[in-house]
Amino acid sequence: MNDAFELTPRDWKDWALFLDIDGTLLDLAPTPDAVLVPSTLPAVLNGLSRRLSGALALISGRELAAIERLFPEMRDAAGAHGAQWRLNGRGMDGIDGWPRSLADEVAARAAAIAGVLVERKACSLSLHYRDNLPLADTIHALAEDVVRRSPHPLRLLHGKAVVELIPDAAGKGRAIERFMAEPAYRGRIPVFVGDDVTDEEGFASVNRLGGISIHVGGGRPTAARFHLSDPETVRRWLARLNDLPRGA
Ligand SMILES: O=P(O)(O)OC[C@H]1O[C@H](O[C@H]2O[C@H](CO)[C@@H](O)[C@H](O)[C@H]2O)[C@H](O)[C@@H](O)[C@@H]1O
Ligand SMILES: [Mg+2]
Repeated sequence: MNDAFELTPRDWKDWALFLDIDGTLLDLAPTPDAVLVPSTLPAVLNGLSRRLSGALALISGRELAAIERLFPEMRDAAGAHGAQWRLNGRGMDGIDGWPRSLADEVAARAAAIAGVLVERKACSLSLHYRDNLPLADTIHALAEDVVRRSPHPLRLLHGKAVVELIPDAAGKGRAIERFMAEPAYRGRIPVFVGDDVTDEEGFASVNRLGGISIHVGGGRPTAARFHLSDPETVRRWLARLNDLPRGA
């Protein structure tokens, strides 16, 4: 796969940049709350957003409230794998149909299993088992049971030591496509950087749109056409782009 580090927009009007958070911008940590935002990263993201005239969005499995806590100055984001939206600092319509009472039930059942961390979100749910990796099958079966019984269509995503329940209509590919229809993004080349299996829909979308898909890490098949080795390299690449002359 091609190294993405030397990729540079010919003109700042060319690119729309979509960035995953965990495992891409930020190093993975033992728990969701333990991640650290490197001190120089917010200024780099703000600088790039300005250069791109606002065509930069965070596309994360985290809910919007958590994204805002980590990156308060970022104005565009899709949270919960696209089930939530924020454009130009304002919330937009999300996706309806989150079975709150079923989510309460699965959260209670999972919380009773030693080594599982339940992350409740506005319209999705993550069951983390980083502390007890052999629990993967048990957690998967629990989540499948909820999907079967849900009055609203749901689906499961298998991320890094996590099973996530999201509304069926959500997904990072659709999130990117929705941004690409907005005036600040329209007509640009979508560039999506992500690390996980849950980012594959995003890679497929940008490939379809003639964009640039960049996988962070390695060790598994991916639809991405470019590669960066780890979040530290992603941050160095973004800093390099941000240091380019404004007229690049
Ligand atoms: O789409 P992303 O921005 O990559 O978010 C995916 C999930 O990331 C978080 O969980 C993952 O990162 C944690 C912190 O490093 C780690 O402890 C956990 O094992 C990972 O699965 C986040 O907590 C989830 O809500 C996101 O959906
Ligand atoms: Mg990620």
